[in-house]
Amino acid sequence: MSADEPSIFVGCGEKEVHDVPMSVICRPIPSVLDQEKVANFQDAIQNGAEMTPLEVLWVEEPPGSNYYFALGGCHRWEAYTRLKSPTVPAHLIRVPPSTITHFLGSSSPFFKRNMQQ
Ligand SMILES: Nc1ncnc2c1ncn2[C@@H]1O[C@H](COP(=O)(O)OP(=O)(O)OP(=O)(O)O)[C@@H](O)[C@H]1O
Repeated sequence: MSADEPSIFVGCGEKEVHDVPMSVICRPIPSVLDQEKVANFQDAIQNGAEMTPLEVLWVEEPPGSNYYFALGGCHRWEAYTRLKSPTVPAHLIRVPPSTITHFLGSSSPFFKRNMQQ
């Protein structure tokens, strides 16, 4: 996604930035990386830049069980990973399980449930 391209989640109402533990975020789509871009992001983060928050999709299903997915932001993710950051700044966007299934198809952990509905 380029900076000029608005996210499909723009307008979902999430304004707050959370420091989300990287260990709880699932990244189901393999990253294709431009190494120079990752290095530039690492430099920016180390120099204190306020990076654009990642968009993290948050599914609470069944109630009390929380799942967090990051589908994009692979360069920022890799930069924070290489810097061994325990957390990443993110907007949490609450979505139903069917949104994850929409993106991941049969790889979605909610696929079977969504197919039964
Ligand atoms: N030095 C910086 N300081 C703050 N924000 C930055 C800086 N450089 C880039 N950004 C922002 O970080 C985001 C990077 O998005 P970009 O699409 O380029 O990479 P990504 O989302 O991490 O990876 P990808 O889109 O490939 O999955 C953009 O919103 C951009 O405006």
